[in-house]
Amino acid sequence: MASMAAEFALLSSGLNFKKRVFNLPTTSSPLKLSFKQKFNCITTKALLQEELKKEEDLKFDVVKEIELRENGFMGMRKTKLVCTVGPACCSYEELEKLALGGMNVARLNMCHNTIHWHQDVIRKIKKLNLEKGFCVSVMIDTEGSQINVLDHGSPSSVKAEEGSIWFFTTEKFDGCRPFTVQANYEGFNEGIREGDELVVDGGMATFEVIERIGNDLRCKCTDPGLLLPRAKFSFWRDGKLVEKHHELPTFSDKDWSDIEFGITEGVDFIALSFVKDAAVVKHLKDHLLTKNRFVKVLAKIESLESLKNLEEIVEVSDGIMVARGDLGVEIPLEQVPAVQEEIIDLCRKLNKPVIIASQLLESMIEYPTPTRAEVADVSEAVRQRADALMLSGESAMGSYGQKAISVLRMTSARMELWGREENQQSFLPQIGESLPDQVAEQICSCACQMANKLGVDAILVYTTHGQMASLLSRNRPNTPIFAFTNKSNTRMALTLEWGVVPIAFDLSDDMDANVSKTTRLMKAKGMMRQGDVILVVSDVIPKSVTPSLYQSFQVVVIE
Ligand SMILES: Nc1ncnc2c1ncn2[C@@H]1O[C@H](COP(=O)(O)OP(=O)(O)O)[C@@H](O)[C@H]1O
Ligand SMILES: C=C(OP(=O)(O)O)C(=O)O
Ligand SMILES: [K+]
Ligand SMILES: [Mg+2]
Repeated sequence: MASMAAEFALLSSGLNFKKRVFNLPTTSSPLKLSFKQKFNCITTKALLQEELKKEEDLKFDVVKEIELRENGFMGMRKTKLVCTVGPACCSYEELEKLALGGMNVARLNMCHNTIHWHQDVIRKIKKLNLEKGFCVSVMIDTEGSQINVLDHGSPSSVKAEEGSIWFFTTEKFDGCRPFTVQANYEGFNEGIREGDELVVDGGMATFEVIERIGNDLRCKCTDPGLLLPRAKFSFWRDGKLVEKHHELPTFSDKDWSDIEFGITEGVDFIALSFVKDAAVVKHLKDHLLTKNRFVKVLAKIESLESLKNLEEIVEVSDGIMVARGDLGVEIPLEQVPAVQEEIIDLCRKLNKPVIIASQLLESMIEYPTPTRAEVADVSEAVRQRADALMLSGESAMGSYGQKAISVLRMTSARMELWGREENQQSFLPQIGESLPDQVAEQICSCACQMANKLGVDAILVYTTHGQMASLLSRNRPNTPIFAFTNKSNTRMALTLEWGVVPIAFDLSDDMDANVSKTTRLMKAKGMMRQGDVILVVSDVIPKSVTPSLYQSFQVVVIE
């Protein structure tokens, strides 16, 4: 972990361009002396020996603990990292390296490999959490249905030359038929006319439909390129997508059996591929409810239809993935960056975590350094304040997975540093008032504003279901948000939320006791020092008060 400290040293001492230099509030700020007079503060008592013995009461993420000890509160990364697990990183040792590198969520793409392979990975991650003190949550990503190549006569890629004539068919055949591509969906050519364009993988190659014959299409290659295994098709007419996704089911039989598997294995998130509308998300959430399972449902935005129903989908989902791979097949590529920003802003407004996925560091599947353009893309996602960044093939099958995660870590840390300057100058896009629980919403935005203005060291939130932690995160404050919760599903769900450090803690009804105990334990572990100023928020309901009375915040100086 020495490399993390080195990274931060580089970051804070490094090439700060004049316009971008931001003076971080230091712990010796004169403001802090006046806190006690200005606010009704609670001061913590001396450390009690018997509480030191109960250190295990406070289940901290080992990576965050090291990061805090080495880099201080301001050096803690806020943007969360999701890694797709594949053959390149599925051993216990490789998974441990990714966890140490900062993986917050492990993603399993159910399109690939066997159920036994997935089960083995999930169990290894749970074992790592238990044995080594990590806090890595598990996401399964459903296969979903889409129109793609089943077979094109080669295990790798096939080149389509300009002017060549190809058959796209659903007929099953053995052996190799030259210039023939087998599609996976019987109705793939329904509604398709002569003159329509068949686009492969969002522009890898393009064909013109010259004839429709039964279940087949005869096409001429107009823009040469590669046909990869499982390449995706889309059809275009007069510059517009011919929508075919509504014909395909969101849940196949395999998806339902994968979902049952995920529930049984105790995964934390289910990412739903090719979501069309709010109803399909609701359907899965109701199913989980009847089973009494607290699994979070993430909707993947990767079709034109999902964009049309974006707001209703975000409203019912527990989080969103901007699945740029397939989205780039369904909308013109140049529109993807603007759509990404729109989705991030909407998610922040409606308080749902959002992941930016696909091709972030694509070249690192093969090479040990990213392209400048890839680093710029990652920086932009961080600047837009996405909750999380995702690696796909870079970690699943590439040779440089650990390097890729360190590029994400370094790039986010740099952009977050500059983001704090923007916060200070109120550049962060305003989110307005949009949530049903206005009291909680107001408390959290005021708390974050105050934390930024006064330069407090950390925000501590005591939360049962994670609501206040999530609302604080929505404001993207300068300081990390330490979220203490007694529910393990809340802790795991918070792994995806920007700036939140989830900590397992046996919450009591007595808020003063919660604050004094957690700060004493953090101090005993060397994670907090005398003179640190923290802002405390809670949504724990003491038995004796009505809900509106418990929601408040206070400022505490550590003694
Ligand atoms: N569980 C797995 N087993 C084998 N290969 C995998 C697995 N997960 C991912 N991969 C490989 O990593 C690539 C990138 O992953 P991802 O983007 O999730 O899938 P896809 O390319 O199918 O959209 C896949 O194309 C596949 O080659
Ligand atoms: C993340 C995506 O989904 P998948 O990898 O399952 O195609 C995507 O399309 O960007
Ligand atoms: K998938
Ligand atoms: Mg996809």
